[in-house]
Amino acid sequence: MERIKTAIVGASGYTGMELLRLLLVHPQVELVAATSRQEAGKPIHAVFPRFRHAPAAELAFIEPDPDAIAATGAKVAFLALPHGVAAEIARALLERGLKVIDLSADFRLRDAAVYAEFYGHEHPAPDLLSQAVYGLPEVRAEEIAKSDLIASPGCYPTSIILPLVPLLAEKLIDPATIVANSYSGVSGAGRKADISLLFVECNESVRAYGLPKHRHLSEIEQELTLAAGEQVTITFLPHLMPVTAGIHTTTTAKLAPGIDPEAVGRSLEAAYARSAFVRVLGRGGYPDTKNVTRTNFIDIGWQYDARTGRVILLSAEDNLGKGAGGQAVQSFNHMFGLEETAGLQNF
Ligand SMILES: NC(=O)C1=CN([C@@H]2O[C@H](COP(=O)(O)OP(=O)(O)OC[C@H]3O[C@@H](n4cnc5c(N)ncnc54)[C@H](OP(=O)(O)O)[C@@H]3O)[C@@H](O)[C@H]2O)C=CC1
Ligand SMILES: CC(=O)N[C@@H](CCC(=O)OP(=O)(O)O)C(=O)O
Repeated sequence: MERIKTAIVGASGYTGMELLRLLLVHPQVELVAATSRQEAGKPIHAVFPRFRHAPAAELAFIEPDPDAIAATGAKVAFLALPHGVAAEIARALLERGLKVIDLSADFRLRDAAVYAEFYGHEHPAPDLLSQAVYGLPEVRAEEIAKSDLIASPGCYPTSIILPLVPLLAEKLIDPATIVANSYSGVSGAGRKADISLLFVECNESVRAYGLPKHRHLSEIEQELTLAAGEQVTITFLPHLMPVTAGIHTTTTAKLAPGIDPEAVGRSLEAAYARSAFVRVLGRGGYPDTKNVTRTNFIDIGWQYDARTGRVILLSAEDNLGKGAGGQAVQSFNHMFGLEETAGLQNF
């Protein structure tokens, strides 16, 4: 089978680097373009020496010019760009016949007014929103397979939505009582200069941020509302923790009246029994970020607190893996009719 010519736009950032790590060795991919304004002209391995051994890393970064990207023959482009920037480049690449998998938030929301509310500026391409599919393969693999524009979910949302969707769909929990407490590694903030992200500011310290209305609430509530069939509004408490990568989320919600707590376990097991990347650890299981970093797995455990009537859901993933690059490659595999696990079978 001919390999699929693929571009990474914004390949010099952290999610770009993760995409390079996965796509440089993906058996069905030929990387034909990697963009960076700051690194244009340099071979990939000169910017990321970890890829020195990969022959494909001789490829030089190019400017993020849609004509230049299309001229490489790329059939698909992963966009690892800031919000706002991604939408314009997506439009230009779609017009040139490429499929687009966008890792930014630009196409995650169905409603441009909600985007404006949470992102503080008008949506840059509202006319494209209706053709985008929220790229959570465990929830909508069939739609992903048919789409030319994938909005890959945010890192925190993935860790919150996947444990909750089956329970909301089966009405096992009270949607009005959901609280999600998340801890993210510092790479979640991107590869940018910011005093609050310096080693000395983050190391050996944990802090909450973005309260009470972090922008990820918009996509989390959108997806939970769709699963529940009624409006869901949650409390989301993000924290920065001093590790390079990994997200741990603890979500609690009241068990719905008359429900057997064991139904929670049955629901999670049934929802993800055939899932290649969701590992349900069962009642009493404790997910740990060290078991999922550098992989596309999300581990989920659960417990029931009979004193408060609350279900406790625990999840761990890599913010750059299942929370970004790995999940985007999983969608790519669906779009091109490949094995879902192609290029993602590392532990
Ligand atoms: N970090 C994470 O854990 C996650 C991030 N995301 C999302 O993925 C996207 C990328 O994130 P991340 O990799 O962390 O970001 P980084 O800041 O690490 O990288 C951004 C990339 O975009 C390029 N870029 C920046 N501005 C422009 C511009 N105006 N035009 C063209 N290229 C530009 C940069 O290269 P250069 O400046 O050289 O052009 C760089 O390659 C973001 O939208 C982010 O929100 C999603 C899930 C998780
Ligand atoms: C630790 C940290 O700063 N994390 C980022 C989320 C990264 C992510 O998933 O973001 P996108 O929606 O931007 O794609 C934040 O809270 O803004």
